[in-house]
Amino acid sequence: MNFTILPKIELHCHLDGSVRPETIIDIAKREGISLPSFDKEIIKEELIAPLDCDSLDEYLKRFSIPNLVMQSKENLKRISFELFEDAAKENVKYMEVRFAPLLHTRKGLTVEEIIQSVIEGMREAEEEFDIKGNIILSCMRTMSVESAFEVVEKGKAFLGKGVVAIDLCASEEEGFCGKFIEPIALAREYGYKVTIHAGETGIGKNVLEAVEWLGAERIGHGVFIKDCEEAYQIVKEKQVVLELCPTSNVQTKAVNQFSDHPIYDFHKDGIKVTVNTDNRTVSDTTMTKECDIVSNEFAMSAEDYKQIYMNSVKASFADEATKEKLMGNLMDI
Ligand SMILES: O=c1[nH]cnc2c1ncn2[C@H]1C[C@H](O)[C@@H](CO)O1
Ligand SMILES: [Zn+2]
Repeated sequence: MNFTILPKIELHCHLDGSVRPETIIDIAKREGISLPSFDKEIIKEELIAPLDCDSLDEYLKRFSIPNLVMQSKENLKRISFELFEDAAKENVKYMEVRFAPLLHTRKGLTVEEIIQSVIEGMREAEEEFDIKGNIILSCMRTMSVESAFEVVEKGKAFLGKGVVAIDLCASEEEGFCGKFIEPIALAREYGYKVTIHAGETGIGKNVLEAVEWLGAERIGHGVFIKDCEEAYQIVKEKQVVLELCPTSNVQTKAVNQFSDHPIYDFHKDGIKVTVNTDNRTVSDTTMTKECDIVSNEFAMSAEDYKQIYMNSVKASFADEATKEKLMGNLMDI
């Protein structure tokens, strides 16, 4: 299968992990922001987590440089536009982009200005390219419960206007879901959909709790349900969708190598899997590359890919008209 030309859907992509290195250098030069280097190859080395990276916490260190240049309305809009442009150019037809608004307030932007800027970039790209998008607001698990309430409250006005869901991200500790029950319940009450990063660092039980306590309809990664029978069963029975990201999963050591990835076993056992990049820059990847990896490692057939494409459409937080249009692309696979 030639994945460059095949239609693709991406449900799990972080804005700050997907900034073009050229854009970081360009903004930093114009705004006098200091960087370790202005040489693209050197900056790429700082941004890209190697495949032999040790852990999620090591991987997360790569996000400090991009966030230096994501502190103004213009820059956020540009970075959002460019991400949708990059995806459209490899035939991603629909993409949900997530980011943590509270990481972009360092130079005085309000949460509302931050969200609005990212939506504007997405809308401009939708006008120019054959792609549709939606935004997921991430709350940092490393921040307070109050900060999660703040994101939920301030993002509410954008529901139905580009924002569709809430997420919890960053370093993963055992039992983190318990701390965030209230803000996530409030988000559900307001009409946010819920996807939660869980089961990425060895703790399958976090997936069970994300589903039972937080009402997660989708799970970011969820690799470690493989070692937790209760989590595995609830994901399978409730058809909770896993947003898997093969390269990122090797980098964070959710798996040691691609051939150890459980994606294909999950798929064959009736679990709803999807393929995603997580972070195009930090993971040095694209949707085409991620699909190629799954295809090469596990001899994925066209029928398998059709099923995965359908899983992504059905699990997306898009409106019904968009979903119907995306289903129409199945004929091209
Ligand atoms: O794979 C991930 N797991 C947990 N947190 C992540 C992952 N990729 C990115 N993040 C964090 C770092 C970013 O600064 C934040 C918001 O996009 O989300
Ligand atoms: Zn992620």
